[in-house]
Amino acid sequence: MSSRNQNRPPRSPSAKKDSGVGEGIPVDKRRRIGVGGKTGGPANSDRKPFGSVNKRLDVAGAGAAPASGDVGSGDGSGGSECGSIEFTKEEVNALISERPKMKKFDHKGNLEVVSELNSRLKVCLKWCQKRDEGHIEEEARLQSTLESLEKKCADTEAKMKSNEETSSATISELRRENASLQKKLEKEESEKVDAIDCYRRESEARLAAENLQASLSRELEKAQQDIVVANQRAASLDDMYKRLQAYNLDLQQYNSKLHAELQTASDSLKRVEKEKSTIVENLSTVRGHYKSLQEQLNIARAAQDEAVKHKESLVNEVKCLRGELQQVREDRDRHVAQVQDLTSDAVNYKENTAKVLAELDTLMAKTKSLEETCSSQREQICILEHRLTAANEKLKMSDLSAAETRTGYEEQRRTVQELQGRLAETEQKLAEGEKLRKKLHNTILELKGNIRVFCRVRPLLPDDGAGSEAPVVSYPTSTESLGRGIDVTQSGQEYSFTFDKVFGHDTSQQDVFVEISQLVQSALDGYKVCIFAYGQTGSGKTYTMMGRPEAPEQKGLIPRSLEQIFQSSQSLLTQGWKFKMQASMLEIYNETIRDLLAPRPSSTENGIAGKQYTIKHDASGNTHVSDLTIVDVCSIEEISSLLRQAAQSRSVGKTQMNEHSSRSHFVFTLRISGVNENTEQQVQGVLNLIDLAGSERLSKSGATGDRLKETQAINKSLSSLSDVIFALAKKEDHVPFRNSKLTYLLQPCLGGDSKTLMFVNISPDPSSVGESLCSLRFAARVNACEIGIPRRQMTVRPDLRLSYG
Ligand SMILES: Nc1ncnc2c1ncn2[C@@H]1O[C@H](COP(=O)(O)OP(=O)(O)OP(=O)(O)O)[C@@H](O)[C@H]1O
Repeated sequence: MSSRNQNRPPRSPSAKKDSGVGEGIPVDKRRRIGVGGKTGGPANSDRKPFGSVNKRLDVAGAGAAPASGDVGSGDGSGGSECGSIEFTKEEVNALISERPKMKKFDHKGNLEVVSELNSRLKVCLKWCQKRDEGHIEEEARLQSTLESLEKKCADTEAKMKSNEETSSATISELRRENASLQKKLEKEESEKVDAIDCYRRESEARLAAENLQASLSRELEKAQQDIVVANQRAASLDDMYKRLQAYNLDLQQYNSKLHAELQTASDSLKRVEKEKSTIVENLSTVRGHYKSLQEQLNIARAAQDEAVKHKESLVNEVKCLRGELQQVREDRDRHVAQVQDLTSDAVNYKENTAKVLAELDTLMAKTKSLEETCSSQREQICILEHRLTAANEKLKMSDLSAAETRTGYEEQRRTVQELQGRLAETEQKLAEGEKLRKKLHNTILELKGNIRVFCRVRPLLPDDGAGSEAPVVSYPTSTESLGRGIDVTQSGQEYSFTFDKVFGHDTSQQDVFVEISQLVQSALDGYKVCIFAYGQTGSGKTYTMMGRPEAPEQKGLIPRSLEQIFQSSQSLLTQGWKFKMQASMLEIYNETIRDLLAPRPSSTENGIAGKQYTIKHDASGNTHVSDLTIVDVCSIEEISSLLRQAAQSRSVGKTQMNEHSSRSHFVFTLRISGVNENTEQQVQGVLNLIDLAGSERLSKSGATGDRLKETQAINKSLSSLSDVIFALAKKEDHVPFRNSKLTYLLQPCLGGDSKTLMFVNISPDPSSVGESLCSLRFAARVNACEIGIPRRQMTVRPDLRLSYG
């Protein structure tokens, strides 16, 4: 059983002295090893790089010297101090690399020096945080300005582009329209020219036809006149023929008369001859008479020959006339035929002319309509030309405005470039500040201790059998123990414990998270972080780690840490950081690993058939579980759904095994790989969040149902677990239950370079005060171990490596 003094904060110089002298461990060696190899401090440790800080702290120290353990709670004063103090980079580096000069046996002095360094580092950190905030604000402001300018630029550009596009579309449309209209116009013009040509040709043809018609009419008239002449001639020839016939008749009558006369003359001759005879006598007379008569006859004969000749010439003439008549008739017939042809030609011409006239009319109508179309198209062209001029003017205007916008854009681009330059500068400063912050943050965490122990007391629950009994848990109010101490009363005896932080029953989940948020941040900075809850069954481990998912304000550390990780990773995006997160969740129950993210809940004792779930540690101290489902996560929603899936898998397990959750260890692992695109810096962080079993025994002695035995068994189980944690934290060679899966899993968290936070959860229920005391004692052991003040009963080996500087 520990006394109050035995569990005091392990910062006591006398205790250190004990450790140094009693256990034979040189303090210098511990310091050398504990700061993670940072041994090369400044040669002159008397150097005071921050006179003002020191002075300030000295003054403060004169009034009320801050306790060495107030590091975590002294934030309020630090803020006002750093407001008036400025640091240079060299000063900060000097401060970080400064190693307090320890005097071998002056532990008190050493503690003061360390406290003083711690205070100065706090002031410096505050200053850095303030600078960081300033940088972040500046960056955010610049970023927002840049974004608004970029947005404005993009808007203007888009507007300009759309204007340009609209204008060019309108112009090209108008050009197309114009071209098509030009084509149409050209076509119409050519059609019109064709039509005019056609019309001209038609007119010429009509004129020619009219001329032809006129000439034909003339010819017709001439032919008709010829016909009339020919008819007249025919009539005259008929008359002549008639007359010649009458003359012929006359001549025939004359011939017959001449014949009759010749007959009479012959008769007369006969009578004459008779008379000759008679007259022979009168011959001489008669002969004379005869002679005269002969002469008369010869004359008559000559007259007859002449008449015959005349008759023959007349006959010939008649023949000629007949031939002429025939010819005239033929001529007439030919002329008639010609006239008929000409008439039919004239009719054809008339028809053709009518057709041509009709065609001409249609052509005229067509021409008229074409002219109308032409004039309307001309009007349209005029309108289009007007529109084109308007569009051209518009284009000119938009060109002008585009030019203006371009100049504005150029100006804005210059401003943006300027801002980008400033942003890059600020980003660089920010990156440097971030580096510094990480370094300081890590230094502070190291100073606080790489393994820290927080105690949390849950409130009394209705099921707790408190009744009228006096409360078993109380909190000391002394300055030294305020917020860090806890007193537990058992059977009238009070036991005091001190931890890095004690959260009372009324502490909210948010208050608890505020205390661990810096540690969670370290995981993003590339460190291995492990937070686990330890304590008896029902003490509030699951509440602390997971909380009540249904009530947002009662969310536990796991969802809150993950939210912070995602929020921070998002805000670090602006500094060029890109993070990849991988989550896995497992449960260890009775030395069996169950993959809580496996597609189907495990049905066999060893998980899904064929899966071994072997735990391995690699050279860089990372733990890997073979066959375990690892899920890439990008958002808190994905993580939440995975947590729900895990809870469901656990509840499935719960139905299969009695008291399952209180006997199973729940391990949540988030691997964080970060790379900075600007600085090519890389980080590999791990965040392990573990809810340890409250009653599982690593020794595997089963529960009996007997209250006393049960309590003993739980205590034994807690003790076993505590032994494991203690041995791992001390980096002992001999670790109990070394082959246990949990031991193996916890090894890098506690024994490696991980920053570990242990929650010891206790219940204020009087009926379980023994178990609470047991938990607190074991936790105090771990706390003491980390701080490097081993208790008397603890075996500390000479090669013990402690992380306390
Ligand atoms: N700080 C708290 N405020 C309110 N209720 C709490 C608090 N801590 C624990 N509880 C409640 O106490 C009960 C037991 O808590 P919880 O299940 O977290 O214990 P546990 O340590 O995880 O138990 P086990 O080891 O059996 O799993 C739960 O009903 C829980 O809601």
